[in-house]
Amino acid sequence: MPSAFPLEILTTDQMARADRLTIESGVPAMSLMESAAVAIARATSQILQRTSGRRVLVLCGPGNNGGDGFVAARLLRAQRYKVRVASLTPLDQLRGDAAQAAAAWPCPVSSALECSFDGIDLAIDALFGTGLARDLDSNASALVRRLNRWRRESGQNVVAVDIPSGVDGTTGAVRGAAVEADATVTFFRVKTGHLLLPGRLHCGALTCAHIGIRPSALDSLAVETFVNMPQLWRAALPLPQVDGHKYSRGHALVVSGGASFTGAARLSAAAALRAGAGLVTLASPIEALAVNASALTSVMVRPADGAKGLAKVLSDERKNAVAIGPGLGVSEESCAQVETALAPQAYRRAAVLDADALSSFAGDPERLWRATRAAPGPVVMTPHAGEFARLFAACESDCGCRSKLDKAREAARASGAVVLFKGADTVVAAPDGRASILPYATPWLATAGSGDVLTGVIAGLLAQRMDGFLAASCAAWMHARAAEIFGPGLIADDIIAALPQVWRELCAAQQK
Ligand SMILES: NC(=O)C1=CN([C@@H]2O[C@H](COP(=O)(O)OP(=O)(O)OC[C@H]3O[C@@H](n4cnc5c(N)ncnc54)[C@H](O)[C@@H]3O)[C@@H](O)[C@H]2O)[C@H](O)CC1
Ligand SMILES: [K+]
Repeated sequence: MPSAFPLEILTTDQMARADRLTIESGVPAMSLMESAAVAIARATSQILQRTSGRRVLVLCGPGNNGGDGFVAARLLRAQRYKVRVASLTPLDQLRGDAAQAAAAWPCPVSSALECSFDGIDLAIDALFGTGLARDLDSNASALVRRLNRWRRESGQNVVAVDIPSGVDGTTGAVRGAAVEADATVTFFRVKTGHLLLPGRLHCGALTCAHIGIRPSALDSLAVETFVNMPQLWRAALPLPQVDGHKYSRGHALVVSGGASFTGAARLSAAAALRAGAGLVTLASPIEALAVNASALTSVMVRPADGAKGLAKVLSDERKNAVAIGPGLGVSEESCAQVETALAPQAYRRAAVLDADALSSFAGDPERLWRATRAAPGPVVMTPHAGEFARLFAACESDCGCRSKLDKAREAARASGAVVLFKGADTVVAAPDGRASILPYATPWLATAGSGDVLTGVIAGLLAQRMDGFLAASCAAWMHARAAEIFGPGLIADDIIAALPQVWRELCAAQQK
């Protein structure tokens, strides 16, 4: 689970503004480029020391990304590496700092279009960075494909400068073709395109280097997107107090499905307890009461048939968080139960809606937004891609939404709820604009019940009165960390079983 990044995530426009502000403050652009090149050269030599390589090919593009490449080439040559440089464009077409960097390179420069990779131990991709503005043209695409093929066939490493060329630094989209890197060194802050798919899959090991841009450059950027890691929500983490008791840790209610669909809600209920809720009750249809009661110990069970039965159980204001959806079934009755769970109350009740609680409204999302907006506490929705497409079709098609992050933000704005958009690049977006991206995912989480467990962890944190956005972000991180601890072969129950270890790590970090 990477945690070596600063918290803030920038778009490429925000990065360009941070660069500009720094240069306007008197820091020469060339010194930023030199610092960037030092970081590239350091990452490159660390790999070469590991592979005992000496021969480097630097592929330079037409802008300052290429400029970084020329400076890195000069630094590596000074360290006695055998360095060749190939340029995508004739040197007389370079401008500004890139031209200056190229001029300081004392050796011949070949054309990247014909350059050979023979006898190379490592290639540096300095073709395009934050300035990528359109799909790569045929020449650049051919070069990228040649580079990727060489890397696969030779087993040698590629180091990307700032962003793997061809990846859109803001959306993570591949613009025609994109370099497959073993390591990517970015500068100042990670960009959204480094963490969103498919961009993340092109980065390899991502590191972020300080190049002389002061954190104060962030002040005017209104950053609202953050790396989902403990630094984001640690201060809001609910930890039991010595003078506390189970009621002070909240009471989560999980709504069960019918007799043949009870496992999902039981997974959520167990996860809510492991997430720290003081008490958890399963609201069970009478037909499933025996099934649920016989399978549960620390989770209490109460009969609740349909919306009326749920309303009765929820009349107890101590139940301050409700989870509904897992195993519920797609039906009008489910819509009515969701509306009951979100009904305005004289007291704060948080809610997490998952699976069928979302799909039941596919034909009328506005009906759900009316309920989420009227809810008496924070609401978290946890759609996977299919549920998102069914429920948020307008956000999917909205031309303003360029990325998964944009879509999640638009969905949060439309619904007034926190949207945890699941996937290998889980994004959490709040109606107030905050968003987080989880920088990690394990394919082993693709197992039945994994989402039910996540729903339960969110409910458990909401029951402890955690802010909706921070609870959803924290739950996504804990869920992924638990999966990483257990490792290959995990099933949903193992995620729950690994949560105590996640808590131990978080508590240990708190005591430092
Ligand atoms: N002071 C700074 O800004 C620093 C920048 N650093 C590095 O510079 C790049 C950003 O450089 P920039 O010149 O803005 O753009 P790129 O080099 O990423 O792109 C090259 C250039 O190419 C044109 N272009 C855009 N898209 C295409 C395309 N599909 N095909 C052909 N040409 C294209 C466009 O004109 C671009 O300007 C940043 O990533 C850093 O690596 C320093 O590291 C720090 C200081
Ligand atoms: K690059």
